Amino acid sequence: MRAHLDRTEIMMLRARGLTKRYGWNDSLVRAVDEIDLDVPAGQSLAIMGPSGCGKSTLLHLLGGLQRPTSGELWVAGRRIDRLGERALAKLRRHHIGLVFQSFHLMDELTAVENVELAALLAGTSPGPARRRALHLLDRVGLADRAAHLPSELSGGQRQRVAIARALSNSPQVVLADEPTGNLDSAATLEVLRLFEELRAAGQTLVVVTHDARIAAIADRVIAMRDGAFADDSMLAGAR
Ligand SMILES: Nc1ncnc2c1ncn2[C@@H]1O[C@H](COP(=O)(O)OP(=O)(O)OP(=O)(O)O)[C@@H](O)[C@H]1O
Repeated sequence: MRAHLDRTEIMMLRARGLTKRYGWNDSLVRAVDEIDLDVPAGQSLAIMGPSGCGKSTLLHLLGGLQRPTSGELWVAGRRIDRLGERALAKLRRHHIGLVFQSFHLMDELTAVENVELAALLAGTSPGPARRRALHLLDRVGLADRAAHLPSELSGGQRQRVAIARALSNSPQVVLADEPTGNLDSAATLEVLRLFEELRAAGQTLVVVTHDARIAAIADRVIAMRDGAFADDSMLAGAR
């Protein structure tokens, strides 16, 4: 038996026939329609496509935020498509880092408190949680903003806090839904640089984006249309 597995042999995400439908009869929407997907450990994947094609729904399924109507889904080798709410919450808390377009920070908590909260909820004790949060804020270039409230930070800084929070439990996969959708050009570049660093560090990453600059740093780009994959190209090509 081989002592080491090549990291690309481990499928961090695997979906078969993954489907999410809303409504029924005339109002039936096939938001995600029989998708097959394999994301190896360490791969960064960008998902692009027109508004309403199902990108966010797919990301929510991959992150255990929504349950599929049918199909099979594995995260890090564990089947999750039939898990109950509690098990899904646990999976999200320990194994998945989520980044949203509108940051989803707690307004009344400082930057460091926002970041450490994720670790505290996952059972880390306060001292180590605080140290890890400060380390992550440093990593995203915000060591000097730890005591600031979200309202005292720029959009780009808020998103960097949200990325630090997403990393706080060393997730197996980071899922980001339009992470630069609310940011101006300079802030987009800050976030872009961070994703580039995460990619280089071997973090498995799935980003839903309309921004070609984000897609350009991904290992792989998938175009979605009407709930299905329209095209799966190695756009970033040379990687
Ligand atoms: N809760 C819901 N109930 C009914 N239909 C829904 C619901 N959520 C999403 N949809 C529909 O599912 C389809 C996919 O939506 P989704 O938000 O995944 O698209 P998207 O590609 O992320 O769009 P955008 O780029 O505008 O965010 C759309 O037609 C949408 O109207």
